[in-house]
Amino acid sequence: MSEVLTVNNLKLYYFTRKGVVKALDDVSFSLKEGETLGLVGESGCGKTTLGMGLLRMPSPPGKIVDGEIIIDNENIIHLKENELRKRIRWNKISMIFQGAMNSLTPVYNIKKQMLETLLNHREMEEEQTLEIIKKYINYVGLSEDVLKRYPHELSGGMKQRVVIATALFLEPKIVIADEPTTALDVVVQAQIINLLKKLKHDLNLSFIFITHDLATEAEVADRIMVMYAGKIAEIGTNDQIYGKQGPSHPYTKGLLGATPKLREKVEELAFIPGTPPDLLNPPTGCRFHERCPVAFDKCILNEPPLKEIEPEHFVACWRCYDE
Ligand SMILES: Nc1ncnc2c1ncn2[C@@H]1O[C@H](COP(=O)(O)OP(=O)(O)OP(=O)(O)O)[C@@H](O)[C@H]1O
Repeated sequence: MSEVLTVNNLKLYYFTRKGVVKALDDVSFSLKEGETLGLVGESGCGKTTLGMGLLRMPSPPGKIVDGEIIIDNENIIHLKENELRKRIRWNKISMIFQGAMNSLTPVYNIKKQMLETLLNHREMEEEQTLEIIKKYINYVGLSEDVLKRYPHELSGGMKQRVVIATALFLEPKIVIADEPTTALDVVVQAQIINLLKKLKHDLNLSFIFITHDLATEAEVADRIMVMYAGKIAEIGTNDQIYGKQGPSHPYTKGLLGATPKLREKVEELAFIPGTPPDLLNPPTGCRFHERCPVAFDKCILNEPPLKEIEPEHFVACWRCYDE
């Protein structure tokens, strides 16, 4: 499988009044054509920052300070805003934003909201644009009648389908879905996941699927990328992370241990002691060492590199390789 996206040593910092928040620090990975890469990690580890960074839309006061984002063999890191808007965002890479279904403008009907996004990113006649909108509204399982309605007249699942159609109608090959099912009940969650799977297959999309929910990730992702405090802790195939052998990084093991299982009753759920570090002043060495049950001296002093320990399986942990 060829790579549709390659990220090299990406650094994105928030320059706040309190200091510099190192939200992404030397992040490197790739996304293959037609795969779903699941992105997991505790709140605040940098998942949304990564998604927004890949679109070159860091939320203020964020700035990309270093690295490469290569899409279709083109490094987009220095492209001008105008070019990004006309050629890259929504055209090659788009995002289903976290909570977007609740941010639809209440005073616009669905047709007007969708038209605005489309015309903002591509010069087209309104009639032609409307045809595209109708095609994608049908793709996501809604009837054209929805276009006349206002957001408050739609259910959560319908609004999320509108958001998904909006992310897709300029035919990007890469879609970042940031917690696309979080605010929905379990039945609607399943419908949305099935829809995303179908779209991925029919349109040959590559997804980065961000979620807190490891069970959802196990269901949708081909590979899993685990982030901790602005860095990648582990990347592996679904089987390497969720299979019999289990993950290698102590943080991933902790995350899986802390996930409730539907059919197993336990006295007390395992948990990872402590809280994630403050990214204004991250710990030296491995950023996880203060909470790690197997940390030793080296982890406090030296940062572990992300290394391939078996084909497709990358880990940043001194316990996982000999050095
Ligand atoms: N606009 C901002 N200004 C300053 N700091 C920010 C901003 N946005 C995010 N951060 C900080 O960057 C770090 C990463 O945040 P981010 O929202 O990317 O995490 P996340 O993993 O997506 O969290 P969640 O799962 O809660 O959505 C956190 O320390 C957060 O406080």
